[in-house]
Formats: sequence, structure tokens, C-alpha cells
Amino acid sequence: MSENTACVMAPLSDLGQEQLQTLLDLVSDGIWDWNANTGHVYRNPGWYRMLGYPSHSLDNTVFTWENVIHPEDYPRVMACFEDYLSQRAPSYQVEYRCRCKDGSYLWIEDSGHVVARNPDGSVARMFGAHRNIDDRKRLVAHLEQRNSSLESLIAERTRELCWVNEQLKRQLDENRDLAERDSLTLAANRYRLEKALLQECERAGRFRLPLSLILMDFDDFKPINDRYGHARGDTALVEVVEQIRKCVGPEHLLARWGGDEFMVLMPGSDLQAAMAVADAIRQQVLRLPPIGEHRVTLSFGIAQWRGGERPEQLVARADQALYRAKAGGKNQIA
Ligand SMILES: Nc1nc2c(ncn2[C@@H]2O[C@H](COP(=O)(O)OP(=O)(O)OP(=O)(O)O)[C@@H](O)[C@H]2O)c(=O)[nH]1
Repeated sequence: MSENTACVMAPLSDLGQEQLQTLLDLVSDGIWDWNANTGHVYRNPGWYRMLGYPSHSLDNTVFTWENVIHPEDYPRVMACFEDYLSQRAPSYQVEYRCRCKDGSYLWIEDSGHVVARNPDGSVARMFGAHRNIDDRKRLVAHLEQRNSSLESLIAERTRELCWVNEQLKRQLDENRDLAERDSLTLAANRYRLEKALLQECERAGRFRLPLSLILMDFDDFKPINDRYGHARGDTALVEVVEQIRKCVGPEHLLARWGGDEFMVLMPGSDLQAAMAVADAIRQQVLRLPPIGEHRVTLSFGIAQWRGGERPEQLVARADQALYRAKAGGKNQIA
């Protein structure tokens, strides 16, 4: 083994004071060596370089360290330091900001070890190192900020989407409602009635509940149109529907069957109850002021659903009853 190789492989403890000094000068991290008994703190050139101070330009005391700690970090740093010195914590390692010569702050990681204690257990000497972690800290802060702005962007977009969704749902409900209403009288239209008829016939069969149907037709509506015009006829249809509404409950479905014909579908009602409602409608309509010399009246055909009957059979029987009411002189219930 050459002399050179032996020199390279010499353990650190073999280094002389001068060699150790050279080594400490080269280290880029900030090395500190605190003699707690004298209060002297040695800081290597790397420590000064890191913070932008000329080497050994500050006092070799702990105050130099305390003075560079960011005031917001100071209590946390001191608490960690105290915990370690009093052996409440097994190690000392803490991240905080140090003030540089130009007034800016640099994030560092400070770690230290007690290397000697006095006989009474108090600290005699402690070594430590300051490592520059500023780039990492700033990157993490930047990423955190981006993350939180992304999160708030997502939250904002989610709120917007929820709003759009609600609007669409409202629009859909509105469209569905419009699609099932007669545009003139706003009573349910034939499409809706046919769906309800099918459903209610099935339901009546399933639960053995009564179900009745009132079919109504304007008496002599054609002459109203012919004498007073189609617009007046339209108004008469709307007025009659308003009167019918006063006599039916929320469980009944009032619908325009077509032209001047209307129906009231009455789940849970028997023939007698349907008769009573029809008569109430008949009388209510009579209250309308006449159109010229023409008194507005309706004729009624009533049918109660029979077990197993299809909707069109029920409607056909109501229609036959209506025919009888017309034939019997109109403004009648059959
Ligand atoms: N103004 C108006 N008239 C309508 C509307 N739909 C149908 N009609 C008219 O309603 C009339 C229905 O006449 P019919 O039911 O055949 O006969 P009617 O004159 O009522 O006589 P009866 O039913 O026998 O009492 C026709 O003149 C249709 O043109 C509508 O939306 N508006």
C-alpha cells in the first residue's frame, strides 16, 4: 500500500486541526459547534455562505442563531430545541426559515446532537448542521398552492355543473308537464289521460278499488262557434274547465279528451260518488253567464270500471251513457 493510499484511507479522527478546518471550510452545509459551558459557537464558512454573510462576520454566540430565525418560526424551533436538551425528545431536527444578509428568508433543516454532557446531566457540547432545503420547500409550497387552486377550480366547476343540471332537470320537468297538458285549457291532454286510464285500471284490479269515469261534452257548441266566433268558443272552453276544476279533488284527473269533450278520471270513487261530482259540475257550469242568448250546459256519461275491463271498454261505456244523456235532452247525467 502506497503512502498516498494510506493517507486517503485515514479515519477522520486521525485528521489534524488544520485538515479538519479545511474539511469544514469545504462543506457546503452550515456546520455549528456549540460549547454550552462557554457559550461559544463555531460556525463554518458554509453556514455564512448559505445565508450570504462574509465568513465569520457575526458573533460566535447563540444570539447570532436566534437573531436569524424567522419570528414566526422562533417559538416552534425553541420548543424543539428545549425538548431535546432536556431529553424529552430523542433527537433534534427542525425545519425553519433563516434571515439572509439581504433580508430574504431561506428554508433550512437544522439537526444536532449532544456530544458531551456535564456531570449534572446538562449539555456541555453539541454539534449540528444546517441544510439548505429552500428549493424543496418552495416546490412543495408551489405544488400545494396549485393543488388547492385545482381543488377550488374543481369545486367551482362542480357547483356550475350542479346548477346546470338543476336547470336541465327543471326544464325537463317543465317540458314533460307541457307535453302532458292541453295548451288551451291547461287540463291534462289525451296522451296523459290514456296513460292514467291504463295505470288506474290496473291499479283498481290489483287493489280491488272502485274507479269511475265521467265523460262530458258541451251541448250545442257548434252554434256558439258559428254565431260568436271560434275565439269566443275557445274562451268558453277555458271558462268551463275553470268551473269543472272547482268540483274535482286533487286525486281526480281532469283531461281534455278532444274537441269539446272532457273527462274526469276518479280513482277510488264509485258510480254514486261520480254522479255527485258530475252533478256538482253541471250546476257549477250553469252559473256561467250566457253567451248571448246561449246558456252553456254540458251532458255527462258516467261509467264505473268493471273487473277485468280494458280502458277503451270503460271509455266506450261512458260514451254510450253520454249518448243517452244527449238523446234525453242534454244538460243531463246518464
Ligand atoms: N272554438 C273551438 N271550437 C272547437 C274546438 N275543438 C272543437 N271545436 C268545435 O266544437 C264543435 C263540436 O261540435 P259537436 O260536438 O259535433 O256538436 P255540438 O254542436 O256540440 O252538439 P252536441 O254535441 O250534439 O250537443 C265543432 O264545431 C268543433 O269545430 C276548439 O278547440 N275551439
